[in-house]
This record gives sequence, C-alpha cells and structure tokens, in this order.
Amino acid sequence: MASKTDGVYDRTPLIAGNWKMNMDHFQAVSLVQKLSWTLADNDHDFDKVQVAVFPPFTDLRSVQTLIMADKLELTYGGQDLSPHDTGAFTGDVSGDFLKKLGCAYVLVGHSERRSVHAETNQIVNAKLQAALRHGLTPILCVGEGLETRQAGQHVEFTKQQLREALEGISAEQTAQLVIAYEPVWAIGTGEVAGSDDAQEMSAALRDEIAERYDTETANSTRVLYGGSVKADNVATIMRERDIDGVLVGGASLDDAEFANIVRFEHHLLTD
Ligand SMILES: O=C[C@H](O)COP(=O)(O)O
Repeated sequence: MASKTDGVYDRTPLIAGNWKMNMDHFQAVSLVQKLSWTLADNDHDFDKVQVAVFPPFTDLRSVQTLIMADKLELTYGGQDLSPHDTGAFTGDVSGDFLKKLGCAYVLVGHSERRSVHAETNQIVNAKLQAALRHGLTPILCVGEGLETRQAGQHVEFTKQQLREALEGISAEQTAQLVIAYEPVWAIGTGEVAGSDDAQEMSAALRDEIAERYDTETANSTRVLYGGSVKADNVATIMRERDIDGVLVGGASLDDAEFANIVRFEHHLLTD
C-alpha cells in the first residue's frame, strides 16, 4: 500500500510558519526572499507541499508586494481577525482587509489569543464564521494545557473546543478548513508531543468531524501539529497517518531551518 514514505499523501501537506510578534516589515521582506531562494534552489514543488507564512499585520502589504512582484508560490495569512466586518472596533482587523491584501489563510483561536486575549470558544466560532464569509481558509487552533493532559482529559477537552468552534459551520466549509492541534505545554518550550500522542489527537479530531458530518468531510479536512517543531523532529511527526502538516512558531523565523522543515520529505524518504 502506498504511504507517506513513498511520497504519497491522503491530503496535500501544509507547512505553516507563524511569526507571532516578530519581524518588522523590513525583516519580513528579507526572510521571505531568503526562504524563497532556498526553496527555489531545491526545486521545491509547491503543489505537492504547500507553504504559508503568517507575518504580523504590519508586514502583510510588504510581503504581498514581494510575492506578487517575484511571482512566488508562497502563500500567507493573518494571525487573527475580527469577528466583525467593519465599524467601531479600535485595533481590530477585518477579514475583508486581509482578503484584499491577498491572504489565503487566517489563524483562528491560537492558544496565545485564547490565553492573552481571553478568547472563548464562542469568540473563536464567530471569527471562524467571519473568515469563511471573506473567503479565507481558517487554520483553527485547538489544544489542551498541561493540567488537562495530566488529568487525562485532553481528548475530550480538545474535541469540545472543536465542537464549539464548529457551531453553525457546514460540512462543506469544514472540509475546506485546516485544524491545528497545538498542545499548549509544547508551545515554545522545546517539549514536543510524542508523535503517537500527536497522531492520537489528530485521529480523535478527525473522528469528531466524521461523527458530526460524515467520513468524506473528515477525510478532506487537514490536521496540522504545532509545538516546538524543528527540522530534526518534523519527519517523525509527518510520518503519522493523520497529520497533514505542521504549524511552526520559533523555527519559522530562521529561513534555513524553516526551509529544512518545508523539505521534510527529504528526511522522510532518506531516514
Ligand atoms: O503557532 C505556532 C505554535 O504556537 C508553535 O510555536 P513553537 O514552534 O515556537 O513551539
């Protein structure tokens, strides 16, 4: 049977780099240039493994201009969006504005938004609806904290986050979205979830979608893993059946390291 180690995937892999609040717009241009040169030198096939970066809002116009001018195949997105389309919401950014800046994706419900900005599952749901309204592909982030994991509640907790986020979202919309499983205890800590733990959770999230809608929808939705992903652990994670990509934080700020993560197939096929 064909498998990932033969270069055959059930869903197109997505390697996403979330820069968080790092890189001003000058640094953003330099990072995107270096990343795209390295990937071009290695004949990266963007149709086979998709690549997206998530710069801060203030960098998006510069990144868009560079990508359009150099006809790069790299895609990009916003790190957050407002649940509203327009109006008196100081400091917020509408999905409409992101779409007009050429964003393909938007992160929704990242654990840092949930913890630092007290975003509830209801807010995450409203943001998901806003993203879909504006033709953006949401990357919906879910994942448990350490205490929840230690109490053995991680599967139910994360499924509940997913259930509440998907309220009012159709099967067709769910098939298009990307889910990122990011255990909070593995983010920026150097702790990586074991690949079997990451697989267990990705499969559980897919099961939840199958139960809520149907198997076809579940088999279309991509599930990423995030949490201390580096070039030297990406192949182990990507080998797992239900993991369709990674959401990378710290390591996406280094062009050579991120390019190496994007080229996970190389490690997968040569290991
Ligand atoms: O969005 C990315 C995740 O929060 C993972 O961050 P990290 O790779 O720095 O652990």
